[in-house]
Amino acid sequence: MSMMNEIEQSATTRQIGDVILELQNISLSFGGVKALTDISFNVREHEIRAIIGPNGAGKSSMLNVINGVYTPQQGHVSLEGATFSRMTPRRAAEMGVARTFQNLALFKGMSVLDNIMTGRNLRMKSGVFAQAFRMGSAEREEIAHREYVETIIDFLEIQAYRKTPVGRLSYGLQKRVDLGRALAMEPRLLLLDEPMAGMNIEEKQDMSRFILDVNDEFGTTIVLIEHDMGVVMDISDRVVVLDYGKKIGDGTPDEVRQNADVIRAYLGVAH
Ligand SMILES: Nc1ncnc2c1ncn2[C@@H]1O[C@H](COP(=O)(O)OP(=O)(O)OP(=O)(O)O)[C@@H](O)[C@H]1O
Repeated sequence: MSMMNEIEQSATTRQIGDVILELQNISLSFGGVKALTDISFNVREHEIRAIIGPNGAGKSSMLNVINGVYTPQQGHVSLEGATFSRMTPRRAAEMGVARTFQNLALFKGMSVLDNIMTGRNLRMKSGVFAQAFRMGSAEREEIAHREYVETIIDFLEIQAYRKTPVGRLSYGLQKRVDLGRALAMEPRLLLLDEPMAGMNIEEKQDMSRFILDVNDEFGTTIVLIEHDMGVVMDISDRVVVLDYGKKIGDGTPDEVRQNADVIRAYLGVAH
């Protein structure tokens, strides 16, 4: 079976649930620059939701509003029924929101294993002092965390590089380690910032497969932003399209592909 058939089959068997994230009338500006204007959309449990748009459309700003890095001047973010006019990165993390970064935020000199371990920090009960004074329980906790990290390493098929410093890996593999670090948080909602950017076709296909597998096997809800319409359309349940900070389309990949405003926005730029 070809990979695209497998992807389509997997997309149709997925069970989409209730709304877990709702963005209501979000407006964000930086001085005179309106990055987002009155944007509303929602994300349902277990879906893969893409936010696409040309350069400068407001995608990164949107992701930063969702996880509390930016506070919008107007609008609200509701996460699992709780509404916030001000989300903070810490609150988002505690509520199970994890993200990957466009410019990888990994420790290049540290091993793959240790980098993924950093994703467990929030889950570690014993702080530094507890670890120093109660060695027994801290050691047991450390072992449990390492076991979880090993399952992620197996899942992402990076066993061969467990001890390799991340800086020595190819870009595609580094992106996979960054995904592993986010998965180590056991997120309910995973935000992916241009997960395929800078990848070759094969790496893009591998990443698509892993995103679908994360969604299927861990039940994780995924919001991803992409510049490129390509692969994302094959793996997403629904797509929001932004252009110059405004929402110009929202629907299934087929609906979005036929939307005249979307076609116009994408014809105007090189992709
Ligand atoms: N911290 C900031 N300070 C000032 N202006 C900003 C800031 N962040 C974003 N902007 C502006 O807001 C607009 C939207 O930018 P944003 O990075 O969200 O777009 P994007 O769709 O993610 O673009 P790209 O695909 O190039 O990453 C742009 O005009 C950008 O210059």
